[in-house]
Amino acid sequence: MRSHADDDDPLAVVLRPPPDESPEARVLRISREEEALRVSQAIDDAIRLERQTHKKNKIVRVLLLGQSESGKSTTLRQFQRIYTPTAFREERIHWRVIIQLNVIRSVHTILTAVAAYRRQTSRTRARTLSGPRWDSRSQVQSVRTDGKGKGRARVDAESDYDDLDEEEGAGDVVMHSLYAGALPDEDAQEDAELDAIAQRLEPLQRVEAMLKARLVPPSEDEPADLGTGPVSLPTSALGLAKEVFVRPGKWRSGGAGARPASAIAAEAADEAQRVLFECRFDLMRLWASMRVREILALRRVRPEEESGFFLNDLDRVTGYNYVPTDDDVLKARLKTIGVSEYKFEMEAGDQRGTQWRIVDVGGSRFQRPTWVPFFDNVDAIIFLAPISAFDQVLTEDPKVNRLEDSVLLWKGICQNKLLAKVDLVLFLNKCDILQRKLDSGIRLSRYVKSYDDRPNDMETASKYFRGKFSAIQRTYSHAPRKFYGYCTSVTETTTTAGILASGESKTFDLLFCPLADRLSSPGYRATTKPTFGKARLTVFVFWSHSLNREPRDRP
Ligand SMILES: Nc1nc2c(ncn2[C@@H]2O[C@H](COP(=O)(O)OP(=O)(O)OP(=O)(O)O)[C@@H](O)[C@H]2O)c(=O)[nH]1
Ligand SMILES: [Mg+2]
Repeated sequence: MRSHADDDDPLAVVLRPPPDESPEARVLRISREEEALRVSQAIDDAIRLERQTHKKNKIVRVLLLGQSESGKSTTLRQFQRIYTPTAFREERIHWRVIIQLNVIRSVHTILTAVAAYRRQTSRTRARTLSGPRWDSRSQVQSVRTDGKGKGRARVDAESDYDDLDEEEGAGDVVMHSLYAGALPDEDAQEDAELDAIAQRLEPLQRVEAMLKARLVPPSEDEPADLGTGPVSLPTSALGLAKEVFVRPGKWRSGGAGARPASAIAAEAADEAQRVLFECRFDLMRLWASMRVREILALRRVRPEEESGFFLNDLDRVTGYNYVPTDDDVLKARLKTIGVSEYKFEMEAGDQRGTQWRIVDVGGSRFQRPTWVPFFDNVDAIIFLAPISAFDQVLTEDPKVNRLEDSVLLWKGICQNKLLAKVDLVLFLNKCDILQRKLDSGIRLSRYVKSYDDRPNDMETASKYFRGKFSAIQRTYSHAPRKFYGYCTSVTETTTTAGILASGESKTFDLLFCPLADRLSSPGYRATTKPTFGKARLTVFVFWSHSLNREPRDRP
């Protein structure tokens, strides 16, 4: 008997057997329906299984560790650039505000150095007028004039300025020898020009304050300013903070107030861009000034070695319609405070659908206790040690050498019981900076005594560092584990290391360079397939031929 519902249901009407169905036709129909049901169930089972496999196998957790400024967040940005390019491209415009702040920070560094130099020289001149004071150390300084009688210091080699300005007194001696007497006319004129430039750059101070106020919501418990306090400058210009930080994600998406923070920040960024555009010629003049360059050299201030340096790109980044490029986003400096988990799914390639959980942490000493809860349930750790920092100190503790801090941190990670079974991958990062430093004649052995008289070149240095970190890992790990150490420059989009791990239960793909493009390339080298229990980890290292380097990082 048919129900009313059957009569009303269009689907039931269509599927209903014909009223005049023969017994053979009925058997055939029932067999077809059973077959369709079987296929449908098989499809359902496959989907269920796929979902389970997806859940079980395709979530990869990676923890990025390392000291502050080691390149953790930059590494994360590289992953995003490669694997979620659409989202990465959409976010590029938000980085404009960070780059604006980076530019202002560099200007701040320069004006601070100039102001300090002035204070020093004026004190010395005053002393000179009240009676010359000569120190034998000044006689060994290698100082030559520029041939025009201006009496400026030109430093011949690193050794010539190694001891300069370690303390005020040492600098005084040099200034004493250079500026015994009145300031040369030309220098006085250039100083007056610098004063005028600094004065015209004053609006940047307001811009910096405005951007920071917009980026860090008023409820934020951390101060927006880190680093140096106000300094006495020729003008009051740019006496603000050294570095900006925000909690991950907030500055791009969160809501501070009625409108999304991103909209408010965008308005502020437009205003900042207008001011930067108006100041662009003064900014260029400041950075191009020979007088400024000489003062920076004398005070051993190298803004170009600071993170987030954009003064060589002023023409572009102060443009009215400036939109950051991929490289700009990788170069920008934004300090991470707190811990945050970034989740993304591959948009393309074989690993499409793999769920990534990459945990990025703040690396400063104050932040490190917050790492521990993330040691649980992690598949791999990428530890970044910026080996170029051998001649630098920690911002948070200027008594501590940055390389030494990295080594101690690495030791702590290797011997941590919670991480005993976690795959460790070491990126000896900032190799591009290390190369530049060594090429410029800075001697590694001066800072790393055990380096002895080994050749001061990249090849030897990278082998040396890998050997050291490897030995620590061997000595302090609770059980033997494979060690992967690579020299990387994670800001570079053409040359960097990546990891590809695959196995029965897991498939990772962490390559920075799209693999397919690279496998046939002559620059591609070094593939290993060691076994880690169930999972195999395969590491690829790609060295771009355009950089004219030989691959050196075979595991
Ligand atoms: N030249 C060069 N710069 C790099 C490299 N890696 C990172 N940087 C730059 O160094 C700065 C610091 O990098 P971040 O990724 O912010 O460092 P971090 O480890 O996340 O630092 P915290 O958030 O303070 O813990 C950024 O301006 C990067 O562009 C590199 O290999 N070479
Ligand atoms: Mg960071």
